[in-house]
Amino acid sequence: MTPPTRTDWTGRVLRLRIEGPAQGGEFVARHSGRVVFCRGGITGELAEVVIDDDPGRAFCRGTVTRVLEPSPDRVDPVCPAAAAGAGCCDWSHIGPSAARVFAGTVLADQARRIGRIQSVPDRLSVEVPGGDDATTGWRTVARWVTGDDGVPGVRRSRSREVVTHPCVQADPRIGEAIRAAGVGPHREILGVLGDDGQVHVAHRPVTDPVSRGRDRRSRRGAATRARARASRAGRWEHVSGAPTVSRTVGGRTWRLPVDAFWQAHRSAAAHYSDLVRGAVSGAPALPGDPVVWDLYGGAGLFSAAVLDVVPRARVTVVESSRASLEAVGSALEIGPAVVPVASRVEQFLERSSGAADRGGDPDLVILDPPRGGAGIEVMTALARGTASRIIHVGCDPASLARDVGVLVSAGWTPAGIQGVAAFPATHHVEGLAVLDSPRAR
Ligand SMILES: C[S@@+](CC[C@H](N)C(=O)[O-])C[C@H]1O[C@@H](n2cnc3c(N)ncnc32)[C@H](O)[C@@H]1O
Repeated sequence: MTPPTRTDWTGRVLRLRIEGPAQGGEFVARHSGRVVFCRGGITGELAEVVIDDDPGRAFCRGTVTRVLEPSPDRVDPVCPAAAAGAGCCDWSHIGPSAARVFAGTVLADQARRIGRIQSVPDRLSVEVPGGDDATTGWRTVARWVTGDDGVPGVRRSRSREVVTHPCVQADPRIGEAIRAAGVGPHREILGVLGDDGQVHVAHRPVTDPVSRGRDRRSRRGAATRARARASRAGRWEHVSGAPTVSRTVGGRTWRLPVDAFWQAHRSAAAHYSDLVRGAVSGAPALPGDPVVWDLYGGAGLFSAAVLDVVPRARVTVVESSRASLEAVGSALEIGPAVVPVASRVEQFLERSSGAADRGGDPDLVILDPPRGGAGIEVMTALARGTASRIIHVGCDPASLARDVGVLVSAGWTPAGIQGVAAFPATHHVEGLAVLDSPRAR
């Protein structure tokens, strides 16, 4: 018997009417009963799309190469690196207010379909952090690379090739300092701007070699590959700026190693702290001395926000990076009120069943996991053990929705969900979801 031929539209140019935004930044279109995920389109446009990735299933992927009927929301791309094919500013062609509407639509769609929150409107509100609506120069943490020629730049979309056109996300002082550092070929470079105006540059060998070829490996394996790379990576060689980076929020100053996590947008840390303070104040039936877990807590940014609202709280900061955890004590007094725990959250929860050592199960949990979210097992444990409120900060609408869905299925009540435009000119959006325990009713 002849095997059925696989559909493969690769290389075909289709004329398509672009529909709504999809999770991941592409826009949906349809052709001959198949979905085409289009990069570089905007809702309502008629465009020519070249198909460049066809797995042969009910969908394929393409890139807009010519716009026949442009959207009024289309703008000249602000980013030369994006125009040259870099993967970062993938919504650089969309006006900022329209981009926030699209991000809010994706957030709402994921919250409804995956998060099982039926009450969400068609689009959730996405606010600019701290009223700071700059589309360029907002990034205070930049990771660049060099190729054979030693010229620093950012990676091409879905490739390990280097684009050396200027990246407009980073504060220009970071680019200047990186170029001045002249780190040589095949380096991974970290440029960080502290709140005191000092720029810190560190570098190490690239562990994922830069090549001319397209990288067609699946996104699903990206987190695993990133972890493997991190474990292979050498130590950062610090070449400019003081050894620690200064960050100030709400009157407290943190001193962090250059590779410790901090929110990349210059106004994000303060803005999220405000949101967390608001969510802590509204937590139902919260005792005056609550047990609080700040999971994936970094250097304790949100622990500080909790203590501002509930000074007698007993906070445990759980964080896997020792570099971040060591910085907790630079801003908060370590003692009975603040206990840093160096652990992966999964292992902390295994050890903490009952949690007698930390005053019992938590009243309040704040979690801010990396892009992949906390996962079903972590969320199931938190749903079971948390008495009052869970505040989930997540930078991927789908994984945030999956995590929230675990709580909703366990009878938790959504008290609010909103977005923050913390990654301008990209499809990325930070979401903050607040849910209340059935035990607190
Ligand atoms: C998005 S950051 C949030 C940090 C902090 N909440 C802040 O705003 O500064 C996520 C943090 O989780 C840490 N992390 C990643 N996976 C982890 C895990 N499985 N367990 C504990 N911490 C983890 C990372 O090192 C990183 O500091």
